[in-house]
Amino acid sequence: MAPGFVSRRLNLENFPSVNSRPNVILPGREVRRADRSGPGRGCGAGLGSSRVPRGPLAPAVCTPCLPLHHAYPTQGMAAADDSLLDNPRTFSRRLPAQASRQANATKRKYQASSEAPPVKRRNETSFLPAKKTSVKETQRTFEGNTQKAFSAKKHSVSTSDGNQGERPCVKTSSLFKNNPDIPELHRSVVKQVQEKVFTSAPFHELGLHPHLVSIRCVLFFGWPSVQKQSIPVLLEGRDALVRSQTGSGKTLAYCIPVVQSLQAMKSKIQILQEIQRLRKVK
Ligand SMILES: Nc1ncnc2c1ncn2[C@@H]1O[C@H](COP(=O)(O)OP(=O)(O)OP(=O)(O)O)[C@@H](O)[C@H]1O
Repeated sequence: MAPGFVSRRLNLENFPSVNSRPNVILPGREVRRADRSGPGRGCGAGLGSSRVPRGPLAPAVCTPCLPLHHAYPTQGMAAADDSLLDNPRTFSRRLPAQASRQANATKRKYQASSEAPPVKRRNETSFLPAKKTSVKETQRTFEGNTQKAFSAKKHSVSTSDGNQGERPCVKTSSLFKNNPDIPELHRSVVKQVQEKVFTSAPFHELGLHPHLVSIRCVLFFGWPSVQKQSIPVLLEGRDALVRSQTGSGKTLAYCIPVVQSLQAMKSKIQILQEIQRLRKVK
């Protein structure tokens, strides 16, 4: 730390509130000499070795150089803090408004009772992980409010013959974890449909355009049965609702009829050219 900075921060000659006190003797050079003893020795140590008396007046000397204490905390500074508490009036003159209010509160507390301040009570549950705490609190609150013995994992249900039995609770969302009235849904058993995906029927039977046939829309292991059933219907211009398992070829089942109908269309330009050709022939 630069010596110039220290002398600038510790020169208290411009502080009339300090220098007006007759028993506070702190020339700037005294503090500068103390600071030369080492960077780890703050004003507290310097004050102890100088002719400035220690005790209640020491904080008045130390307060303008608080940044130094924060940078180099020493034992002398701890002693100064104790004396600050002993003499909050002196402390309040040199610290900002917030520290002043704190010192006044400490003073009032000590004046009210000569005992030491009570030790801050620690809430042990606050040190637990948040999840554990919330589960404990939830269970305790639930038991206290409803007077019901409820377990999140098991609850009793009445069966059809009237017996009360316990069964493990179905895993549900955490939103409904503590809801004992989860309704039982009776779902019908879904039968798996076994369908033949490919057929061995020839592709050219459909009467498709030669371009489409040349694409050879037939897999080496057969032609998709969904296409065999749906393409003829769609080529007739009828509607079809197709349901088949994924990857069975539904896309081409509607695309092939679309392309087939597009290729069967003749453009208007071609029609006009045909008409002109016929007129010339006549
Ligand atoms: N006639 C065919 N000839 C050759 N390959 C085909 C034929 N039909 C379908 N495929 C191929 O089979 C694969 C699956 O077809 P597609 O994706 O059309 O099935 P999908 O039933 O529409 O699937 P999804 O249900 O996921 O939509 C594709 O790679 C497609 O190219």
